[in-house]
Amino acid sequence: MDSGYLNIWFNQLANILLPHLCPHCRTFCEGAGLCAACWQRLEQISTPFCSCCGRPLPYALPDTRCARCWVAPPPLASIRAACRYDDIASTLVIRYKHADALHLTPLLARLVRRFFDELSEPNQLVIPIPLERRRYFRRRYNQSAELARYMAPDNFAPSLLIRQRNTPSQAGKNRQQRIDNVRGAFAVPAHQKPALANRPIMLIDDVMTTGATLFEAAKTLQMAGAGSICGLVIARVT
Ligand SMILES: O=P(O)(O)OC[C@H]1O[C@H](OP(=O)(O)OP(=O)(O)O)[C@H](O)[C@@H]1O
Ligand SMILES: NC(=O)CC[C@H](N)C(=O)O
Repeated sequence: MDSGYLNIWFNQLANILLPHLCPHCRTFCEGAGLCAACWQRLEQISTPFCSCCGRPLPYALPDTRCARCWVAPPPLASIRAACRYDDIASTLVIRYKHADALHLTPLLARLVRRFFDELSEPNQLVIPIPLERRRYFRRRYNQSAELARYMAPDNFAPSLLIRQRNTPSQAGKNRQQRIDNVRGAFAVPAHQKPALANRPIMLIDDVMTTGATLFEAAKTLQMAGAGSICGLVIARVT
């Protein structure tokens, strides 16, 4: 029998024996993504949003930057988030990050794809926000790196930025505490500096809340001689 037919039979059998569950509400559903009801409820970000930080705006502005970016422009040329960090996005991110749910990579890639394409440019390096060594050892993977590798297998450059000290979780901290928490957390190894000289960079992280993590990483890359820097996250707190 043709191996194509065998594959189809095998997949149909697998679907009967191990039906797919929606990663958010855990009901049975078709395909590998969210169920139709959760897709509909997921708050994907679309225009109008700040052209600088990607924050959704209640209405389109003549200057497309939000007030915060206008007053204090971030060190990244543009940041985009696929969704608001609502209950569905947070379930996806938390499972992806803390429950070994790497099978969600194609679904999350599908969510960020439109903004990934918008931010992509020639010669660009795609760098995930690094995970501290001991956390990496415990978790065994960096979810931001898994997404970045999937999106850009040819430009994926995870070793250009390292986390040189462990930082307590950002959770439960206010804006200033988050900025202080990540100050000096990142570094570009000296032998990697030539590799990023003047190269455009896309930083990838799972979530943006205040932007402290992305901003600190971007400043570190800038100091090391990188070209323009943009950021892409799955979800942002709005
Ligand atoms: O935009 P910010 O205000 O900087 O917050 C976003 C950051 O916070 C989280 O990491 P955190 O260091 O808290 O790791 P954890 O969730 O694993 O503890 C998240 O993965 C982002 O990197
Ligand atoms: N301190 C850290 O290494 C945290 C990094 C990252 N935000 C995470 O996935 O947990």
